Parts: sequence; structure tokens; C-alpha cells
Amino acid sequence: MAVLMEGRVAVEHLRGLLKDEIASLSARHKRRPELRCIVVGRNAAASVYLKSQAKVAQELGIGHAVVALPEDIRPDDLIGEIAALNNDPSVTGILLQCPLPSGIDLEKAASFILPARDAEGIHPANLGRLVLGEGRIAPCTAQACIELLHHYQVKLYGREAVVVGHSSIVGKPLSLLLLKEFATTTVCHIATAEAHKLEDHVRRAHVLIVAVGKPGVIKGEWIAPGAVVIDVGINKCGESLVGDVEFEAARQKASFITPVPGGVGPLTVMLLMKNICELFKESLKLQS
Ligand SMILES: Nc1nc(=O)c2c([nH]1)NC[C@@H]1CN(c3ccc(C(=O)N[C@@H](CCC(=O)O)C(=O)O)cc3)C=[N+]21
Repeated sequence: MAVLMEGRVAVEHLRGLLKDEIASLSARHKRRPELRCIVVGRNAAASVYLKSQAKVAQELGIGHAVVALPEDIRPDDLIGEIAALNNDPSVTGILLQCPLPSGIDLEKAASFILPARDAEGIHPANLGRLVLGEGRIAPCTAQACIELLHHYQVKLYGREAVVVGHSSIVGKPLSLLLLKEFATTTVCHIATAEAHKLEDHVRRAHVLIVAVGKPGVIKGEWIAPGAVVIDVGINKCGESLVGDVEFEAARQKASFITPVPGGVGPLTVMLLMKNICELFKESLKLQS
């Protein structure tokens, strides 16, 4: 039976550090960091994220406001909203929440966020730094997975890491962070599944990280004995939340596994706040 990797526990240390640092910066500079979150339309996982953000921001003394936009917004109008936040001197960081409606391209929209206000590091300049291994601000969920592996002292060097999902905010940046740790990294995606190869890759993973957004997409019996399983999925199932991995069956085979909720999620939120704190410090340096 696997040990649970509890983000809820791993996050506590960071919470204390950030709270103290933000309190002292805010007192010294007589202003606080401000996060602005742009949300287009409605989505279950996104609402869970927003709720957590608002709660943690308040605990840490970070201002938080949502810019809620209609599902049918025109791309140019979304860019206008981003520009307004870029030009507002009180704003520290901007988060453009996914998913976006089908007519709007995340990568393109993200390129309009001022790199110095990019809360997730998804502007091309920030992603470029991540490729070069010198990124300070990386997408929070990808960072959260690495943080959790470090917290539970999981070895990555020379191990087979398999990432399922190749999104710009999780799978791709995460694969870069895993490479930085010298894991041998495979990224699976929709075409892997269509070629009936997903099971083969999952079976040989020492470390498996799943970020798809489909409950049960990874069968518990595919998990290699002793593997480490990180489930990034946040899916609403009635009133409760479930991940992408068949949890009960996977738990019998893995050595470590994240629960959903209580796994990656709480760390994602805290690392978003850490990014905001980093951007805040940078902006104060530029002013002085
Ligand atoms: N640009 C962008 N970046 C994201 O990182 C992003 C996004 N868009 N869109 C939506 C998804 C979803 N997501 C979550 C993060 C944390 C929790 C979270 O805090 N979960 C807690 C609380 C759950 C609860 O309330 O019970 C947990 O898992 O324990 C949930 C969901 C980030 N996402």
C-alpha cells in the first residue's frame, strides 16, 4: 500500500515563510502584492482553483481580484483586458486561467502579459528561460510536482519519468523541470493513446505524472510495482473531486501516490503565491 504524498502537509513550511516575508515587505514599502486573475466563462476545475487562491491570498496578505469575462469575448477584447492590467501600477502579477474558449489561443494571449507580471511564467520569454534552465518563475502546477517529489525525497536522477499530458501549463514545462533533475523523461499525449501505446509507457514509469483532466484515464493495474504516482487531475464527480488515475487500484501497486484533493493542488496555489512574492520583490527593486 502506497504512502500518501500530502501536499496539504508539504505546504506548511512554505506558508510560514511566505507569510513572514510578505508581511515585512508590505510594512517596509507600504503596499502589498496584488494578484489579478482573468477568467473567461465557467469551468469546475477553474472554480476550485479560484476559491483556493482567494483563501490563501488572504491568509498571506496578498490582494486578489478576479476579472470575469464572458465566454463569447472577442480575442481583441481579451487582449485589451490584459493590457489594462499591464498598465495598472498597483498590479503585481496576472494569471490567465485555463481553459479558454475554443476561439482563443492560450499561447497567443499569454504573449500579451508583461513578462515582469507573468504570475505563471507562460510568456514566451519566461518559457524560454525555463528551457535554458534559468527560469525563476515556472508554471505553478509543474513546480508543485517537483516540490512534492523533493519533499518525499524521491530520486529523479537517471530514473524513468513519464508525463501524461502535454499542455503548455503543465506537461511541457514539467518535462523541462524533470530534465533539469536528470530524469529520463517521456511525454505522452493524445496520439500516444490513439496508437495504443499509453499503457506500455505507463508500465515502465518509475515516476508517473498525469495531467489530462479525464477521470480513470490511467488504470491502476498499469502502475509498475513501487512506482511513484502524481495525479494532477482535478475532476468534479458529483459533489466530490477525483483525479485522473484509478486511485484505489493504483494505491495497491505504487510506493507513493498523491491523493485528490490534498495532493498537488494545495502546493500549486502556494507556489502561485510564491511567484507573486518573487514578482513583487523584482518590482520593488526596479522602483528603488
Ligand atoms: N492558467 C492556469 N493555471 C493553472 O494552474 C490552472 C488553470 N489555469 N486552470 C484550472 C486548473 C485547476 N487548477 C487547480 C489548482 C489548485 C487546486 C486546489 O487548490 N485544489 C485543492 C483544494 C480542493 C478543494 O477545494 O477541495 C486540493 O486539491 O486539495 C485546484 C485546481 C489549476 N489550474
